[in-house]
Amino acid sequence: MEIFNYMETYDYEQLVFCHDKTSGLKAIIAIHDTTLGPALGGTRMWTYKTEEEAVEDALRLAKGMTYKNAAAGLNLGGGKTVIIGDPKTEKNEEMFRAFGRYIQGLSGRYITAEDVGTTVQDMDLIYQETNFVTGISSTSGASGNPSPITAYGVYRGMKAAAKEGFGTDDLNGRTVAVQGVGNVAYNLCRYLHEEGANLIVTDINKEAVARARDEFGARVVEPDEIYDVDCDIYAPCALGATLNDDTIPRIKAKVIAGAANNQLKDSSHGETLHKKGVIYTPDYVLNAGGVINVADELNGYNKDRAMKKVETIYDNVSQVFEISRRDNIPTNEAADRLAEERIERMRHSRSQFLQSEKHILKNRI
Ligand SMILES: NC(=O)C1=CN([C@@H]2O[C@H](COP(=O)(O)OP(=O)(O)OC[C@H]3O[C@@H](n4cnc5c(N)ncnc54)[C@H](O)[C@@H]3O)[C@@H](O)[C@H]2O)C=CC1
Ligand SMILES: CC(C)CC(=O)C(=O)O
Repeated sequence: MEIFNYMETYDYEQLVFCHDKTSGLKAIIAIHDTTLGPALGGTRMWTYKTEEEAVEDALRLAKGMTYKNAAAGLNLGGGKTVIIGDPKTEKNEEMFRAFGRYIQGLSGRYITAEDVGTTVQDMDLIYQETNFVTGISSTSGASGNPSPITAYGVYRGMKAAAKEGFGTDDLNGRTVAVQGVGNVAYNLCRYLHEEGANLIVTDINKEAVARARDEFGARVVEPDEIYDVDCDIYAPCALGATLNDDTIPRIKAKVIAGAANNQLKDSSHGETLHKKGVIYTPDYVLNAGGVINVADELNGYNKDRAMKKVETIYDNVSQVFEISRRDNIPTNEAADRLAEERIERMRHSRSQFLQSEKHILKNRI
């Protein structure tokens, strides 16, 4: 990968490589755009096959956060970290403390939180070194694990998508196929089960599927089978790029609505789904509940206020469908337009001079 070429094409601001020999930390912080505010996005720990794959993931996820935060109406930019390593066997206290010190070094340009492979305990370790971390548990005004709130937002947005696809947002009796039943999807399945939906689930983790089967009566299928099952709604809740040339022709669902980041392998797959008549719910509009929740921590966490904002996901998703229908464009393009327009409006208004502590005029006073 030609890194600067890639950064120029998609307009990235900064890429930071962090290394700590003692703890084994190898982290990549990607900051995409800070027009709206400091970049907020989680830290993913994963066993990448190559360093290039890790860099690419950090860059793609950071850009997704710019769009997610903008579409959710947050005054935050987009960034993300990946830590290379196995979250089950390679974590240690010093690693997250060392990482916290790197974040502190960015002086607030980047604020982190949980993502796949990291936990509230990891964020608490980071918090020992820096204030620029959210999703912590160790102080009053902390918001803790964002996954259940992400799940609630996905559930609400899925109802808006059902309304678009089936004319009603009632999920009672609908069949939902869920790929990956981890932290977010387990909670999503609970909401769906409570509303009377039938669940088909898969995961590479046998314990995760057993829990969904035992608690929610879910039918369990093998990981590759999930694309072929008969269902009304398909919910990708594992990792990215699972909507691609191989899988889209196999999917029978009328509606796609899931928690995973970067579900489309590339934006052309949004067009493919649009032409196929499938209602694709743009991932970053749907799964913004977690970031909305942790962002509230920056004001001293208030759960009622955070949940009120998470409820807006239903309307945000509906608005995306409205633009898509009105302009006959794929839903992913409609969502991008919504986010980009907000960033551009703010860029314009911020270009006007405002006196502050740091401006040159301060020297004259
Ligand atoms: N945790 C949160 O608050 C948020 C999470 N997301 C995204 O949602 C997705 C899920 O996140 P979490 O639930 O936190 O992660 P998680 O790691 O708890 O769950 C992911 C699950 O997917 C399974 N999985 C991985 N590869 C698979 C495959 N090929 N087939 C079937 N299952 C597979 C894993 O075994 C795991 O159980 C991720 O893409 C994440 O970036 C997005 C916004 C917020
Ligand atoms: C997990 C969230 C708190 C932030 C994030 O990184 C995301 O929404 O993908």
